[in-house]
Amino acid sequence: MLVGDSGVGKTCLLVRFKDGAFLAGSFISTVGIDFRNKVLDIDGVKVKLQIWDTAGQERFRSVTHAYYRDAHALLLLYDVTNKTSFDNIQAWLTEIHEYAQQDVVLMLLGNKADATHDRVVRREDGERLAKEFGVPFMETSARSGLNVELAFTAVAKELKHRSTKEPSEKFQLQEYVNKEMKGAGCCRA
Ligand SMILES: Nc1nc2c(ncn2[C@@H]2O[C@H](COP(=O)(O)OP(=O)(O)OP(=O)(O)O)[C@@H](O)[C@H]2O)c(=O)[nH]1
Repeated sequence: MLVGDSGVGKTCLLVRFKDGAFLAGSFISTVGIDFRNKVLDIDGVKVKLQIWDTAGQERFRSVTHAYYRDAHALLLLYDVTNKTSFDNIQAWLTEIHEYAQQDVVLMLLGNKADATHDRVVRREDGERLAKEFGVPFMETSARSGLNVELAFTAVAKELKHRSTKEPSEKFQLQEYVNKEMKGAGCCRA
């Protein structure tokens, strides 16, 4: 499930992942909730992801709350060009702790990493916040495609691992992400 403030790029991230395209042009806010499926090949096993795209607007919050409980994984987004969306992450985490399953897979994404000139949240700030809350982190761009595939693949790997291995053999999500990250504007967390 994709969560985060309105306008951070949740729908664009999902469309980039699903269709490999960027939705340029005017911003159409999601109403309520929407979903798309995508099948990934994870280490030779087909994993079907059902990805729920939530509306970031406050007025749809009660709709979103109802879906948290069934989510196996949450991608929590902020927009690196929007300080408020970053400042709101703590409130999102509180909400997640209140409504989501305790063992939900969670990843923090700083989206719009392509927008160099408009950036107001440094990568280090994202890294610090993620570390503080013990959440894996990376920057993404729905526009350029930076780390989009990686974010979803990492989550799928973690979910597959959980469903097939002993819980004691923990899959190191952040380690995997660090190892796999490449390209401009993204470095190790
Ligand atoms: N530069 C840049 N713009 C982006 C990126 N992702 C999204 N946008 C723009 O940000 C705006 C909002 O994108 P959406 O994907 O609709 O945002 P959302 O989080 O789904 O918003 P809600 O549905 O209201 O919750 C659009 O104008 C997009 O074109 C990105 O990676 N880079």
